Amino acid sequence: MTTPPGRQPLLDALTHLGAHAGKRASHARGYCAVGHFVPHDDAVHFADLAILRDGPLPATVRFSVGGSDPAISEKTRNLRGMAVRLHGVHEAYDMVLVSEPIFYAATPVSFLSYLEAHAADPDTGMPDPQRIAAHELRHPDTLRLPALLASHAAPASYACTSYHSTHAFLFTGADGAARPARIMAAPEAGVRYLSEAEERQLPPAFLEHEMDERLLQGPIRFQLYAQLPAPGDPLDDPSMPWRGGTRVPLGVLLITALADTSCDFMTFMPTRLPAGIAASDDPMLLARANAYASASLARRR
Ligand code: HEM
Repeated sequence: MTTPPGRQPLLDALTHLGAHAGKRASHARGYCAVGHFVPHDDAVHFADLAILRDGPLPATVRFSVGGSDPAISEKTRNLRGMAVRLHGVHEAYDMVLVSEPIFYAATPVSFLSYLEAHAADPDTGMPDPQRIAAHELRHPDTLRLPALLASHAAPASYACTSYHSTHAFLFTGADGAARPARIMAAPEAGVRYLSEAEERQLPPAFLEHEMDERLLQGPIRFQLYAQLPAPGDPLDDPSMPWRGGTRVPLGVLLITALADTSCDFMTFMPTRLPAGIAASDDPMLLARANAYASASLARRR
């Protein structure tokens, strides 16, 4: 059996794709926002959490474009991120979500192989196609997300895409039973991707201005749901979409203002969970927890 890589190989491989001092190793381009979360009245039946009982909670949010380049074009067809910290009375809850329902790889070994295969060859400055082909034969799980991203243009706004945890978490309900679910955020503005004309004509940076303009009309709203698995949906593989169509409403996230750099030195942790939510056994989730911890923040400073 192959040993899963620790945090350093994954972080090294991420920064090898392009390290930028003082910036996040991944999702380097982004900015901060603030808002609040209003829980749904019935959500406590599904998840008996203090943060769902304590009423509206302040939220710090970071929107981002995937990749390690802080100057990446915002028209690039890759993941958007929405990282949210809900500030409860006694605890915090971080949700680190992306704009597709799946992630690049099923396991840390497969993700490391993907990152290494796509790193630039020192001789050519380009990834080696033969290396990529060999990687894809070994790890076909890493073909799903790139195909999905290539199938449509980038979101027209951070407010016009859904966001997903891709991992399962275990939610303990009022009856004491723990149930697996993935988190998703559905935009009230609807999903809209850039048109061909917009892809050609917009400048490489337009998302922040677009959000500023949109906020003049009032808060940006996302409905937060727990998505339940259908029988057979995997609980430990973020590269696989779930067929499960049942969504339990958890509440509404309202974005009220952009907030400059207030979240730059925060580390949103996918495993910062309140009592009543537990991490699943997904090895990718555990690998993330390691990577985002001290090493990442230390590198950013
Ligand atoms: C083993 C797999 C993964 C590794 C090693 C990894 C690594 C990282 C690192 C090092 C950062 C920068 C963190 C910081 O400086 O605060 C980051 C950010 C991020 N990652 Fe991952 N990641 C992994 C999987 C995922 C998955 C499955 C998702 C999907 C939900 C995801 C979504 C994000 C987002 C949205 C950010 C930006 C967070 C922010 O705005 O602060 N990552 N990742």
